[in-house]
Amino acid sequence: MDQSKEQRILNTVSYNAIKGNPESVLDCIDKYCSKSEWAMNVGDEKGLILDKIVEETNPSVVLELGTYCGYSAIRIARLLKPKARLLTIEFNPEFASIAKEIIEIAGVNDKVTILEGHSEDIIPQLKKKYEVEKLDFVFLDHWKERYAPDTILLEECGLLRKGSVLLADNIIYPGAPEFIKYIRNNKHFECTTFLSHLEYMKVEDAMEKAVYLGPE
Ligand SMILES: CCCNc1ncnc2c1ncn2[C@@H]1O[C@H](/C=C/CNC(=O)c2cc(-c3ccc(F)cc3)cc(O)c2O)[C@@H](O)[C@H]1O
Ligand SMILES: [Mg+2]
Repeated sequence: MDQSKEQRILNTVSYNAIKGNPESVLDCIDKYCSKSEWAMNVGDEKGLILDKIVEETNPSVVLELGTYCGYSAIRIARLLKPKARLLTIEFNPEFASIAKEIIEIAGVNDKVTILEGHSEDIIPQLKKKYEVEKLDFVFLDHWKERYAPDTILLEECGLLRKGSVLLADNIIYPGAPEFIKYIRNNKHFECTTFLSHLEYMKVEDAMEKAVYLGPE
């Protein structure tokens, strides 16, 4: 059976990237996905916005929803301080195993834990099973219609604190209208929109940053 696109991305990283060098892995994926096969990584343009917000936040505990091939997990993990950690949730077993290998090649596996399963099942386990107290930073890049329900679930599970930062990809294309409606009219969040472009394309896209202001 011929290989999947994600397997081909792993092949090109394994063959061309410098082991232990996260920038080299990111460049390798960006080159492949802009020249050979488009894939839904956050990419190098929106990636720079992600970098800036991660650096400003300087988080100790990060949650990512939707690992895919691990591109944004590597992007985030490479900026984390020594004891900081990233938990990333992925329910497709093939993507989870490919992401694990790519994250290992990048050399950031000591900071990253891939939690295999559905976000709505794993989020309620984060406190007890994964010893999370509060999340400092959450990157939403999974199914767009799940952004809003999973944000509500994070609040309900007491995982957000005053100043917790949510960053959501694709709020223009493919779009996350329910999430935008929920978050922008919500007095518990302070929102900012970062205009950019869809990864590897000239199409407009944006990311939404939402800072949690606390339960009161
Ligand atoms: C019950 C489902 C919700 N819970 C979930 N729990 C855990 N993992 C989940 C997940 N949903 C989805 N995932 C995983 O996240 C990833 C899904 C991401 C969805 N992303 C997109 O659809 C997307 C799509 C585009 C896109 C843009 C233009 C276009 F023409 C076609 C696609 C661009 C992007 O940047 C995107 O992020 C996969 O790895 C999937 O297995
Ligand atoms: Mg995306």
